[in-house]
Amino acid sequence: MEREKGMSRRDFLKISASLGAGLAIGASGMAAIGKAVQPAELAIADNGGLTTEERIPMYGEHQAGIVTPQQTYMYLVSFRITAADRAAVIRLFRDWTKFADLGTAGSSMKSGSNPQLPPSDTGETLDLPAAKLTVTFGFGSSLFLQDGKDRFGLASKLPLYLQDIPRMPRDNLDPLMSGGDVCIQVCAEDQQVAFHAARNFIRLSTGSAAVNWLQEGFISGGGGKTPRNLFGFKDGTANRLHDTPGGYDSVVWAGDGEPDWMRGGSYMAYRKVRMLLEVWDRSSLADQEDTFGRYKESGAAYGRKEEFDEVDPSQLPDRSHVRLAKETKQLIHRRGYSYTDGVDPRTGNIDAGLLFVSYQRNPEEQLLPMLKLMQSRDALNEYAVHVASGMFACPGGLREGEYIGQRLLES
Ligand SMILES: C=CC1=C(C)c2cc3[nH]c(cc4nc(cc5[nH]c(cc1n2)c(C)c5CCC(=O)O)C(CCC(=O)O)=C4C)c(C)c3C=C
Ligand SMILES: [Fe+2]
Repeated sequence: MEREKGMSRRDFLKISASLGAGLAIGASGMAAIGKAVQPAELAIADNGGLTTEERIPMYGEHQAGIVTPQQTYMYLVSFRITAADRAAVIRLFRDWTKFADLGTAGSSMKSGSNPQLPPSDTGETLDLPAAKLTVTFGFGSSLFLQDGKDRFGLASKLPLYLQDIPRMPRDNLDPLMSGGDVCIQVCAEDQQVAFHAARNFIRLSTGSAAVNWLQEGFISGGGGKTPRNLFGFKDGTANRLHDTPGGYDSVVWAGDGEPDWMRGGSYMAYRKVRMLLEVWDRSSLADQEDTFGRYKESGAAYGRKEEFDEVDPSQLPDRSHVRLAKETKQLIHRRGYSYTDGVDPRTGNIDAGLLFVSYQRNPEEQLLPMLKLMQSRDALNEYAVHVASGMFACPGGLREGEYIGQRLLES
């Protein structure tokens, strides 16, 4: 399939204006996706000061959005596939890929010419840039096997470590907000761009999939600083430990023994962790810092001066979060976002916390022992409750012209 170029959203508006009227978007469904033209000279001549850095390439050895520096906004959307057969799944994945291709390039679907039909694109990003949009697809174990039965003939291609995260001692999970056949992580520097993508993935799934749940996240930071979570602590510091190509190979990218489609992929673990802000806010600074074994302001580990100074676990409280993580001697790549779900009307407490997302090549070895240890001993447990969970296998990166999951569905 040759990649057909869309037009930049700014160009789209410009052309619409020069025609004296907004272009009527009419073709329904995905027939019109990818048929837009790219007026290259316009895209270059008037880019509103944007640079190519605002686009993150969707194609490559790995999917974008995994080791990509974290954008400010994230949506996680989980779907259950309702399509009857593999051909319908393929159509859906093709449509999603085409949409992701256009969105990450800062382009729009071509307008249709039939005003009697719904517009092809919902339109809220027509004058917005790509804003570093990334789209990362992951597959849950239920896409392969449901109630022990092969689904879509994929059972033999189940990746080595794909399973739901086993029940943990302190879990308080909502099954309706957990798991799913497919999870799409959408991230961008502009919330409307991110939401637009999430919304259109839902729209395009009509008839082939249904949404299970959607989560919205945000982080602080920028300027290369580690973002702070809602407890006010720098969160993500230790990612620096594996921030090299070799480090990502040993921590993030799935490899040996995996089915071909998983090569260059990764496992996404998800935990929605409610953080008890009112309890935390009443605790002393000393208790807060003892909880992590790091100083709040600088982010340095106990006994150290700077955020990135090497941690000496023996200087950290026994039950501190970082000390427990170090005990497992494992590394994971964390890409968490804060969330707020308003206020619990029964208690008046703020409903907020962390959408913990981590990527690893082998969750059984790297993540589960850590999670078990933390759930049984972590000082953080006094202030946090795990309320939702998920594990998804994210395929390797796409070549241009390929659709997501093609090597899984067609090999
Ligand atoms: C099982 C995995 C983890 C869960 C779940 C988790 C929840 C969680 N974490 C914080 C805040 C911080 N975590 C920090 C470090 C850290 N956390 C994990 C794993 C889980 N966290 C690891 C592997 C590490 C790195 C440890 C290391 O090697 O140094 C930190 C310290 C700064 C940092 O490195 O990011 C903070 C702060 C919260 C609030 C939370 C759930 C609500
Ligand atoms: Fe943590």
